[in-house]
Amino acid sequence: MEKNDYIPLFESKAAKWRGVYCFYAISMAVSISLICIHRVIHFPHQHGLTRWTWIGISMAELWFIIYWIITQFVRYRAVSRYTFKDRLSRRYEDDLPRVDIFVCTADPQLEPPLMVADTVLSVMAYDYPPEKLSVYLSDDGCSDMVFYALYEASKFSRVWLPFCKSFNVELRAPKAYFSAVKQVPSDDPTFAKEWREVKKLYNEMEAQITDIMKLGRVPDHLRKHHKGLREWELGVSRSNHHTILQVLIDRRGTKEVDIEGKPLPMLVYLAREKRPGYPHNFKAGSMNALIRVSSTISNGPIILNLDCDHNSNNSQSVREALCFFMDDEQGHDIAYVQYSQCFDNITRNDLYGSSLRVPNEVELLALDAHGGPLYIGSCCFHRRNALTGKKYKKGSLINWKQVNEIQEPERENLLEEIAKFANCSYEENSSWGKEMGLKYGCPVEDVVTGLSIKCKGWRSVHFNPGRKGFMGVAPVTLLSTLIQHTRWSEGNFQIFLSKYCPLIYGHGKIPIQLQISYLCYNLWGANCLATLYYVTIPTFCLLKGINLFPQLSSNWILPYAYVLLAKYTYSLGEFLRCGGTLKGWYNDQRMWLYNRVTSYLFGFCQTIMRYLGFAKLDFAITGKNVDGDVIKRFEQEIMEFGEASSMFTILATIALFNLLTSISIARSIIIKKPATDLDSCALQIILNGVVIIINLPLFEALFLRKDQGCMPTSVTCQSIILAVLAYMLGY
Ligand SMILES: O=c1ccn([C@@H]2O[C@H](COP(=O)(O)OP(=O)(O)O[C@H]3O[C@H](CO)[C@@H](O)[C@H](O)[C@H]3O)[C@@H](O)[C@H]2O)c(=O)[nH]1
Ligand SMILES: [Mn+2]
Repeated sequence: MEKNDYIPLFESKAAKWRGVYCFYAISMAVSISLICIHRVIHFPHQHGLTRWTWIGISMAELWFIIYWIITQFVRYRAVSRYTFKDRLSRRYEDDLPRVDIFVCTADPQLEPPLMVADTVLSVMAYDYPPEKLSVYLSDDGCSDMVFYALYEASKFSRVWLPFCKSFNVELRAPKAYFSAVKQVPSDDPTFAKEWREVKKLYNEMEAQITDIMKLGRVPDHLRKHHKGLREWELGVSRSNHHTILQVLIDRRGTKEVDIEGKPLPMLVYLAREKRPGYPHNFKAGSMNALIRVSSTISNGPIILNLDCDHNSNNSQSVREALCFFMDDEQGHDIAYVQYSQCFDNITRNDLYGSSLRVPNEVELLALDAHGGPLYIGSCCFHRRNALTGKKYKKGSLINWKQVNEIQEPERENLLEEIAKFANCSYEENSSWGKEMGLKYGCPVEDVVTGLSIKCKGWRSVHFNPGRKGFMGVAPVTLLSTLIQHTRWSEGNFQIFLSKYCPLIYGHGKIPIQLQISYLCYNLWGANCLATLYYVTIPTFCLLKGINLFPQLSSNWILPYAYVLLAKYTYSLGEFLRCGGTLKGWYNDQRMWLYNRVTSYLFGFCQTIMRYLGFAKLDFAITGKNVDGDVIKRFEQEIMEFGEASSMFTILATIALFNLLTSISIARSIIIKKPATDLDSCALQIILNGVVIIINLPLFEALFLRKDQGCMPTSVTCQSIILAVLAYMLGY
C-alpha cells in the first residue's frame, strides 16, 4: 500500500486542562518545600518523646511528599483514544481476524453459574462474524453445574444471538437486558412477539440453573442431556481431577447454527487438570492453559480476556479494539488494549469507592500518554504473540489476510490430544509462567505480565468509550472490598520488591515516566505506615501536650493550610469532574483511610512474610452472589460490618481512640485547662476532627445500629479495650 493511502483507524487527543493543573502542581511544590524547611528549622531541642514524635511526623510527611510526586506522574499528561469503526469495516471487513475470548471462573458458590452463562452469552453476541469468534470458559472450580449452565447457554444462544442482531439490541447480556427492559419495549408486533418468546426461554433457563444450584448438583435426569456430563462420573473433586475439555458448539460442524440458520461462535469448556502437589497458579495458570488449548483449536491472533463477572455492554467492542491493532501505521507495536473496568452495581454515592473513577478517567489516560497503561486482568484485548511472550521486532508488520489463511489450525486434532495442553505436568521444566504467558507467583499476575510485555518493546493502549465496553460486579461489602485491596496491594508491593521492580526491570526498556507511574500502584502498600502514624500519633500528642504543627498565629501555618486545602480541593474537583458526587467523595476519603490502615498494612506485611518464607501465595476470590439483607443495605449505602475481622478491630480502635481524645480535649478547653493551648494545637485538633467525621458511619455501626450489618460485639469490645489503653497511655 502506498504511504499516502493511509487512513488512521483511531485518533488520540491530548487533554486540555493543563493550565489549572500546572498552577496546582507548582503551588503545591512550593508549599511542600516550605513545610520541609519548617520541619528542619523547628526541630525540637528537648530530648525524649517530643523529638521522636517530631522525627516520626517528618518521616511520614517525607513519605507523603515522595508519594505525591509519584502520583503527579499519572496526572500531568493524558491522552484519550477514539476509533473509526466504519473505516475498519471498509478496509478490512473480509480480512477480520479470528478472535478468541477467554472467560475465567473459579467457584460456583462465589461466582454464580448464571452470571457466568450471562457473560458468555454477551460475548457470543458480539457484532462480529460468528465463524471468527471462539469463546472459551476456564472453570477452575471444575463444577458440573457450571458446565450445565454453559450447556443451557449454548442452547439459548440459538435464539438470543439472532434476536439481538435482528433488533439491534445493544445490551447483549440477557440478564442485564431483561432487568433493564422489563416490559415489551415496542409496539412492533413482530418484535413484541419475539421479545416475549425470548424472555420466556430465558426465564426457563434461569429457573433450570437456579434449581440446580439449590440442589447443589446436576440431577440424574439432566445428565443425559450432554455427553460432557459423563466426565464428572469418573470421580472428580475440585482440587483433584483430570482435564475436562468439551466443545459445546463446534463451528466446524454444519449443524451448529442458530434458529435462522446462521453460524454460531465456537464454545469450549475447559477445566484444566488439578492434582495435589502441583501448583495450579490460580488465574494465571488457567489463562496459560487457555492460551495453549485455544492455539490448537482456533488460534485467533487476538485474545480477549474477561473475568466471569464482567459482561459485554457494547456489541462493537471487538471492532473497536481491532481499530487499534489493525491501524497500518500506529498499530503494529500495540500489544494490548485495556478497556476501563466499569461496574453496574455501584450505588449513587459509591460507598466503598469501587468505581475506579479516578483511575479510569485520569490515571490510565496518563499511563497511556507515557506509552502503556497497566493490564488489569479483565476487559483487555491482547495480541496473542505478545501475550505468549514474543518480543516486538521493529518494522515487523502483520499481514491480516495471511494470518487468517495460514494459521488456521489442523482440523483433525482430537480433543484428547489437545487436552494434554491443560495437564498439570505440561508446564514442568518449561518457561510457561516465566518467559511465556502470564507470570506466576504474584497476586496481580496481570500487572506484572503487562509490565513485562512492555519491556519487550510493545506498547499498550487504554480505551474508555462513551458506551462502556464492559460492566462488572464490584464487591458489595466492606470486608470483601478490603480483602480485594489487600490482594492488590500485596501483589503490587511484591512487584516492587522483586526483580520486576519497574525502576530496575524497566530501566532502558520503557520511558522513565512510565516506570514511575507504575510505582504509584506498586507502592500502594507502603502507604500504610505513614497513614497509620498520621491518624494516631498527632492525637496521642494532643493528650501529651506535644505540638507537632506550627501555631495558628505563626506564618508557618500557611504552607500547611495551603497544602491541606489545595490537595483536598483538587481531589474533590477531580472526583466531581469524573462524574462523582460530593458524598461519593466523602465516602472515597473514608475508603482511602480504611484501605491504607488495613488492606495496605496487611498486604505490606504479607509480602514481607512471604519473602521471609512464612506465608504462601493465595488468591481470595471476591464473592459475587450476596443477597438478602446484605444487598439491601448495600443499595441503601449502609456500611456493612457484621463479620468479626481483625481489620474492623483496627478501624474501630483508631476511630474510638480519636473520639476519646476529642472528648477529653473538648473538656479541657471548656474548663480552660492551661495545658491545651488552642493556638498551638489547632492543626492537631483539626486532624483529630477530620478522623472523627470520616468515621461517622463506623460510630453508627458501633453504637446506634441494631441490624445484622452492625459492628459485631466481639470487635466492639476488643476495640474499646484497645482504645482505652491507648488513651490511658497518653493521658
Ligand atoms: O484460582 C483462581 C482464582 C481466580 N480466578 C478468576 O480470576 C478472576 C478474578 O477474580 P475476582 O475474585 O473477581 O477478583 P477481582 O479482585 O474482582 O479481580 C481483579 O483483580 C485480579 C487480580 O488480583 C485480576 O486478575 C482481575 O482481572 C481483576 O478484575 C475471576 O474471574 C476468577 O474466576 C481463576 O480463574 N482461578
Ligand atoms: Mn472481579
